[in-house]
Amino acid sequence: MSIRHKLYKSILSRKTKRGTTDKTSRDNIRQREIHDLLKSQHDMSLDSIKIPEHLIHKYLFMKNYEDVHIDGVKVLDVTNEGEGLAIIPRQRYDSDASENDFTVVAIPKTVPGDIVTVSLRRHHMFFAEAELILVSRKSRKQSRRNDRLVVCKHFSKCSGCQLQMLSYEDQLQFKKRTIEKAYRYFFPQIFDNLPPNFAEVMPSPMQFAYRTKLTPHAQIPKDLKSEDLPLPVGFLDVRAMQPVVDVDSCAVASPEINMALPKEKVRFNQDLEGLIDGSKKKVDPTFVLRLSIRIDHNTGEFEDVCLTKRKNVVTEKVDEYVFQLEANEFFQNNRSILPILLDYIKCNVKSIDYNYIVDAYCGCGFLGIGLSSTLPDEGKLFGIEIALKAIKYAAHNAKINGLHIPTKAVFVEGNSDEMFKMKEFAECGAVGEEALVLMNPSRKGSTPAFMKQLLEFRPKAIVYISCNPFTQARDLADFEALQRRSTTKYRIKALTGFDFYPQTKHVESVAILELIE
Ligand SMILES: C[S@@+](CC[C@H](N)C(=O)[O-])C[C@H]1O[C@@H](n2cnc3c(N)ncnc32)[C@H](O)[C@@H]1O
Repeated sequence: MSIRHKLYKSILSRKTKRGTTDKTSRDNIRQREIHDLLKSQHDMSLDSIKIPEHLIHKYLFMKNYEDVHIDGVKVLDVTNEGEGLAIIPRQRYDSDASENDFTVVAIPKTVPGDIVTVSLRRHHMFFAEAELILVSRKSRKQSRRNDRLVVCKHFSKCSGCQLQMLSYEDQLQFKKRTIEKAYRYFFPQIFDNLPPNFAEVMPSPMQFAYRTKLTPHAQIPKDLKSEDLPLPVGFLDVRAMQPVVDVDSCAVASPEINMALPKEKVRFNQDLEGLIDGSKKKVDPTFVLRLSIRIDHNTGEFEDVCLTKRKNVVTEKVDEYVFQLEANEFFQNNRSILPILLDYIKCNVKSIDYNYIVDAYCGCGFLGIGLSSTLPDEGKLFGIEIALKAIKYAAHNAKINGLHIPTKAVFVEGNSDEMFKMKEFAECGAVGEEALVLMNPSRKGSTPAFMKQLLEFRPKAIVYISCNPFTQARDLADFEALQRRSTTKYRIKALTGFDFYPQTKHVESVAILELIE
């Protein structure tokens, strides 16, 4: 099967890594967003925007068609991915279309109210990608766009940030709407009994220069030649199938990382030169730049430095706690907001008595250790994490923060789904009526198996911290459904966003649940 045919098939079936049955996949969420748009604007059916196969085929590869520019396109809505959505009468570019045919276009870097000129790109079953060519001046009154706020020269092409053209207040509103949307799609019952200040988003103290980790990358051609060097190094282009955007500084990364980036790009291209000259040394297309603190043990002063080797040991400090991990391991990337997150959790669980903190999906122990001061003297922390390296560092971090292993803390490598049945868990003595459970899974969220065992465990409170409000809402809906068949009941005491990643579409969502029966 040719590449063209494979790509065409995949666009038709919209298969994702996790399969089409995953209702929280990006494709399925976009489909719902398009559905919302149709209902709100035109009362159109999906049929009127279904894209005929000849157009999908035509727009598969740029070389197959002439650049079609369409002007006067009004952006009507915005997806949680930060792409504006508009509806174009299809007759404007397809002579086979009837007046009842429309195309929904997704246009990165646009916001509702913008009137734009776009260039059409790949077509999918129910929408087409479009590139922003120009924002017309006329739109500025209706739209929240303010291009003077854009500080990064790569913003129009780089896929790293989506929201630089919005004021910070508007960015927080965008993120609030994302959380609301996630719950409307996957846990609508929450709206019957909303916690106070539902989905309000805590601002980040730093809105630029906050990132402590950057992973720029390059596309290394199979038949690399010296004429290709230096290769562009940076981040994906918002337009599909374009080379990476060559970036020499990033507005959201820390100054130390930006100082190190140009040198690292030179080093990377020299390694590639070596590859062409016959060196056997493997060259990784992605490299890591990681902020770390260096402590002067004589004076107690510390400074930020940028580490560039994957195995370098990074030191992070949050409140009075110190954390160490290898440079390519996970740690929350915006230091400035982490003390606020910890304070927020402490404040919300202070009325609850617990002797155990159970930290599921614990990484290198940030949350459990960061909250360990809330444990009584006889209290204990239990953490579980699937990545061996991270869990080793979690145990190390417990020790360097004065938590004796195993009397004060236990960290176990394993799948959180198995945690409640583990002998290490039983041996640590944690019982639900004395426990606070923290859960912080990756974007794909938790599992029905974990949520079921969590309910049976009956902890006094649960703090669910998520970088994907859609999977969080799905998991909490599962949890709610389980409670309907049980005598155990929780109430959602608070659900708040945290802006871990200003200028981007991302939002962290923190749910606090309290046992009531
Ligand atoms: C978002 S990170 C959170 C890490 C940590 N809580 C922190 O704040 O640094 C999610 C972590 O869950 C781990 N993980 C993913 N699936 C897991 C599973 N089934 N069981 C245990 N840990 C898992 C990942 O390796 C990753 O370290």
